[in-house]
Amino acid sequence: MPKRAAKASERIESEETPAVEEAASAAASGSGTRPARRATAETMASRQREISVSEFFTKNRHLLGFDNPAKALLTTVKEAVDNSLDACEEAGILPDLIVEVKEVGNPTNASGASRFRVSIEDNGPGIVKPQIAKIFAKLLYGSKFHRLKQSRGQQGIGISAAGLYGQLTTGRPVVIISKIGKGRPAHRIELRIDTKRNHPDVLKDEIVEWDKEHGTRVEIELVAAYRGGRTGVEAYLEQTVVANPHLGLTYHPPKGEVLSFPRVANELPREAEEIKPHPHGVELGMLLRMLHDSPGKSVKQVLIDDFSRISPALADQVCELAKVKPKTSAASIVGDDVDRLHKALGEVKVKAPSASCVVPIGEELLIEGLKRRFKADFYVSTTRPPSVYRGNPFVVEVGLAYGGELPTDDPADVMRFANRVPLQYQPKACAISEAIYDTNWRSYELQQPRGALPLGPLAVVVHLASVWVPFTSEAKEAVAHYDELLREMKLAVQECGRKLGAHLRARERAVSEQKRLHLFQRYIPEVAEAIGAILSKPKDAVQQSFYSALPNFVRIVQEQPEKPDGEGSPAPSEPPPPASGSEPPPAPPKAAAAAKKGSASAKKAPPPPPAKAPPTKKAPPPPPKKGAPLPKKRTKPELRTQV
Ligand SMILES: Nc1ncnc2c1ncn2[C@@H]1O[C@H](COP(=O)(O)OP(=O)(O)OP(=O)(O)O)[C@@H](O)[C@H]1O
Repeated sequence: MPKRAAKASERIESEETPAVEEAASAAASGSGTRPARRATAETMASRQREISVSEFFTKNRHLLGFDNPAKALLTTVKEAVDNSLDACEEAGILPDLIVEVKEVGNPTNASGASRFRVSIEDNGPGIVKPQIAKIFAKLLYGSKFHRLKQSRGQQGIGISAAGLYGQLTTGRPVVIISKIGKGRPAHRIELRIDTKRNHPDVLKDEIVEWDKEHGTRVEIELVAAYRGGRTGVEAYLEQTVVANPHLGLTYHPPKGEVLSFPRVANELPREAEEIKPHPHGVELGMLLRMLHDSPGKSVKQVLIDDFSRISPALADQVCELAKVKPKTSAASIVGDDVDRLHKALGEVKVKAPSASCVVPIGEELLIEGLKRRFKADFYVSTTRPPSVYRGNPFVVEVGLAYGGELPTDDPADVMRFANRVPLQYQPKACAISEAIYDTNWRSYELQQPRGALPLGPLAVVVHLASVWVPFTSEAKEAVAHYDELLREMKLAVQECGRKLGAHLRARERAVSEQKRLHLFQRYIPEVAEAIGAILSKPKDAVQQSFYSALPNFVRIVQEQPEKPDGEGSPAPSEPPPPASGSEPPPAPPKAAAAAKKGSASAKKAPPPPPAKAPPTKKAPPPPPKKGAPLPKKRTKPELRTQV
C-alpha cells in the first residue's frame, strides 16, 4: 500500500474504533453521547404496510387542489361540473346544469372560511345504483383512466376527492340523487369514505321522488371561502360557457342574483373517437407492458392490434428493422429485442394520428364563445391541425377578442383551457402562459413590457384538446412544458396575432386618412373662395365640386349629428366648421399672417364658418399611439369586425 494511503487508513481506523466501542458500550448501559441504535430491520419491517390512496390524499390534499378554502370550493364545483359535461356528451345529451353554492354556517376563522353546501345537478344519463358508492366514495375509480379518449376527467379521483375533503372538514356525508331513465326510480344515497380501506360506507339508501327524467345531483358540504375574481367560482363558470357553447347553465351564488347562461349552440360537439397509442413517441416501458400483456399473440399482431396506424406491411417493416421475427411470441420478448423494436417504431414513417380522436371547439364556435363573454370590436380564431406528443394526438386552438368594452390599460385577459376546462391556478407554471409570454406582441401593434403580457383591450383564449392532457400535477391546474405542445401553441398564437396586427394597422391607416381629410376640409371654404374669384365662379359651386371629388369626406359631413336646437344637419354643401382639438392645425401662412396684421387681405378672407355641432364631435381623432387602444368608431365599412 502506498505510504500516504496507509496513513489515511490508519487514521480512519484509529478514529472509528473508539466510536464504535463507545456506541456499543452506550447501547449496553443505555446512556452515553452517541445515540443508541433504536430500530432493527425486523422492528422496521413490523411497521411497514400498504398506504391506502385515501389516507395518502387525506395528508396530501393540496396535491388535488384542496390546499385552501377558496380553492377547495372551486375544485369541488369544477370536478362535479366537468363530470356532468363529460357524462352528458358521452350520452349525446345537450347539457343543462344547475349549480348552487349556499352558505350554511358562520365564518369559522379569521380567514373568512365558512361552511358551504355545493350542489350540482345535471340532465345526464344518471349512474346505475351499484356504481354510485364506488364513484363517489372510492379514490381512483372511474371510466376514463384506461382509455385514450378526449374527456375532461382523466384520473378517476376528482369527485371522490371533493367528497373526502367535505368529510374531513365538516364530517358530513356526500349526498347523491341519480335516475337513469323515465319511469325508473330515483335513488338518494348518503356516503362516507372509509379512508383506511379506500372503501365506500353507505349511510342511507332510499328511493325518492325526482321530477327529472334522468340525471345526477351531487351535494357536498365543506369548509370553504367564497371569492370573486379570476380564481373564483363565477369566473370558472363564465369561462366554461366560453369553451362550451352547447352548455345551458344556471348558477345560484351564495349572495346576489341567479345567473343564467343560455346555450348558444344547439349541437353537441362531435364525439371523440377512442384511439390506440400512436407508435411515434411511445415509451419503452409502455411497449414492454403492451407486449407482455398479450399472451398468445405474436409481435407483429400486437403491433397491428394495439397501435394506431400500423398496417401488416408496416408491422413487417418494423420487425425487419428491429431484426425480430414477426412471429415471435410477444410475451417472450426481452432485453435488446425490445430496445430495437422501440427504436424501429420511432424510425418508420407512420401516418399522423386520425383527427377524429380530438375534438376542438372550432374556429366559429370559439368566436361565439368569446362573444358570449366579451363585447369586442374584433374577433379572430384559429384551429391548428392535429399533432402528437408522446404518442398522444392533440390540437391547439387560439381565439382573440380586441377592443370594444375590454379594459384599455390592463394586461391582456388570458384564458387557458384543457379539454374545454378552464385552468385558473398556476398560470406561471403552465406551458400555455409561456407560449403567450414568448410571443412578440409588439410586432402585432401592441405594447408589451419585457417578459410580460401584452397590454391593451385584448382577451386571449388558448385551448388544448388532447386524448391525454399532461398536467403538471393531479390538481390539473397547469399544462406541462412538452416541446411539441409549446411549438403548436406558439404557432397558433402567432397566427391570430398576425391577423390582429393587420387589422390594427388597417385601422391606423384609416384614422390617419380621416385626419388628413379633416385637415383638408378646414381650408375648403377659403380655397373655394380664392379659386372662385380667379375663375369668376360662385364660391358655393367651387366648394360643391370639392365635396363631390371627395366622397368619403362628403359622407363624413353627412354623418354630422342633428343639432339639438332643431336646425337640422348641415347640408353636404355647407362648409364644415373648423376642426377643434388640442392642437389646431396651422392656418395657411398667408391667411394667418393677414389675420395677425389685420390687413385688408385678412379682412377679405372669409370668416370661419359658424359651428353647427359641438366641436369635439367633429374633431379629427388624434393619431393613435403605437399599441394604444384605437377609437371605436370606424368610417370604412371594410374594416368592420373580421370574424
Ligand atoms: N354526473 C355524472 N354522471 C355520470 N357519470 C358520472 C358523473 N360523475 C362521475 N361519473 C362517473 O364517475 C367516474 C369518476 O369520476 P371522477 O370525477 O372521480 O373521475 P374522472 O372524471 O374519471 O377523472 P378526474 O379525476 O380526472 O376528474 C367518471 O369516470 C364517470 O364514469
